[in-house]
Amino acid sequence: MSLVGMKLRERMDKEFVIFIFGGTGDLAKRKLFPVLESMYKGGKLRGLKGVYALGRSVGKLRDYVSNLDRDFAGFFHPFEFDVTDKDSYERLGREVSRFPKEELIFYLALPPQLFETTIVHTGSLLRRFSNPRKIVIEKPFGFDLESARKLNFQLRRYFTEREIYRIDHFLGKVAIQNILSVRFSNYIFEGIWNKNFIDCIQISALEEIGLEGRAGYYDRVGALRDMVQNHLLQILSFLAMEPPAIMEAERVRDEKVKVLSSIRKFSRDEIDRYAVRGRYRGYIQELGRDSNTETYAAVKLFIDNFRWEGVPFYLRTGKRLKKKVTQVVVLFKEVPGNFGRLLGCVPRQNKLVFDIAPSNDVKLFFEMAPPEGFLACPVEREMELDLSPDGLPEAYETLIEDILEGNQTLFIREDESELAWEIIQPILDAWKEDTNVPEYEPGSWGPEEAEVFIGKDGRGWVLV
Ligand SMILES: NC(=O)C1=CN([C@@H]2O[C@H](COP(=O)(O)OP(=O)(O)OC[C@H]3O[C@@H](n4cnc5c(N)ncnc54)[C@H](OP(=O)(O)O)[C@@H]3O)[C@@H](O)[C@H]2O)C=CC1
Ligand SMILES: O=C1O[C@H](COP(=O)(O)O)[C@@H](O)[C@H](O)[C@H]1O
Repeated sequence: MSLVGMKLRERMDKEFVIFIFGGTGDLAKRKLFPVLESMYKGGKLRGLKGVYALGRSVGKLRDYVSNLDRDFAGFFHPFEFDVTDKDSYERLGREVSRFPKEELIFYLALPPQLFETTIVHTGSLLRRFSNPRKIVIEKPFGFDLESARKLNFQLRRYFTEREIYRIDHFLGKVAIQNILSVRFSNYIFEGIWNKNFIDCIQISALEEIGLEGRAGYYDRVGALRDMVQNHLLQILSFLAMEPPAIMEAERVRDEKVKVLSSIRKFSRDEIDRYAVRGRYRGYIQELGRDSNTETYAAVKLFIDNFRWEGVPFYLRTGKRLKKKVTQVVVLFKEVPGNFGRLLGCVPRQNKLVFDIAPSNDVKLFFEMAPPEGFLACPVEREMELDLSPDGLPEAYETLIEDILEGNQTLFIREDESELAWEIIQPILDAWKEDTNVPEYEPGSWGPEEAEVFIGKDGRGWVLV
């Protein structure tokens, strides 16, 4: 039997129970439960003993439960629960004692301000039990650097790092994992993957949707915390890290940590050169109250190491934009003696593109001779390679499988979680003080200020 087959068997036979705090919320209903149900139906959860959906308003789940697969519904338990209430944990303790040996998985799909109290209460409850346990914490991991440090402090009191899974669902996306496969399996790319050949890298996660009933969460958080601090910095780490010497979770995470710790720090008064924000017109009316929250954020980061010195990484994200596009564009420098330029034509940069949404592919754009021959202006041609014609697994399925297997490669380690906050903290501080948030039209590509921001570097945003 292959290593993968053995692991699968081991995992399928291990008995476990999942407790989802926030089991009445959007993430649980839209992603976590459907993934668990489909894994169960696919025979991937043989050791499942129960899925508990914890929340104050479990009545809301009645219709949901009635539509579940009949067998899976037998394992599904809505459980009325308030994470701030001691009695709730007493009742939870009685439920936990029904599972004397099973692995206990606690999944915090809660607003970040409730993480700390939930960790502390759950951690102390678990002192009464000797079951193997894991704790999964959604992003954003805290609210700022200080709260992330506090969360890590509390986690360390009750759990070992091997039991902690700080989740970032972007890392479950195969189209993002593919960045590492392309870089580290192909000399043709790795040989030119540095400051000598790359002009800049742009990472865009642009969304058409707005608040979608998540105003309570989103307005406290904003675009920088919701997307840049976690998803976009994780993509950046994959793009910039060195290959691990061995394929082990700790070695991969060590390399990501080296990238994050090499990102140039900027002071509060330099923020305008490194970051820009915006808010779509109509946000305040939709929210029904005043707010300084940004729904668009763009930042420019430099990685001060041997490979990347001087290469800007532009990261941007926003809501209510023209359409949903998640894409990485690697723009290469102009070749010396560029034929196009010698011929008086305007040369285009070579581009390597990782499409993450809505499509999952890799594209390479380069210049070729037109039918008239090499003395005419070169034309830009595109090679496109689909990642999988049959579709890809849902990101949460990949990550839940990893949690069950105990594979932490795609989860954020303690040091990584704090480094990512250190990078954006000065921006958060500066934006908190300055309440002037530029507006942009819904359906546009973001605020004019973001064009000016990148334009000052003699560049523009690229989407292909
Ligand atoms: N939604 C998404 O697409 C994604 C979400 N995430 C992350 O998942 C987490 C949850 O997000 P989302 O599901 O959207 O948020 P929601 O606002 O939809 O859900 C919040 C959940 O928290 C529960 N809750 C709030 N207060 C309490 C309390 N005192 N006691 C018990 N439960 C409580 C609510 O249950 P009730 O009111 O019934 O008590 C509800 O189940 C966030 O960290 C978010 O960043 C990450 C990726 C994508
Ligand atoms: O974590 C989040 O991600 C989604 C975007 O994720 P995707 O997989 O649909 O691209 C974003 O809409 C949400 O605001 C954020 O919390």
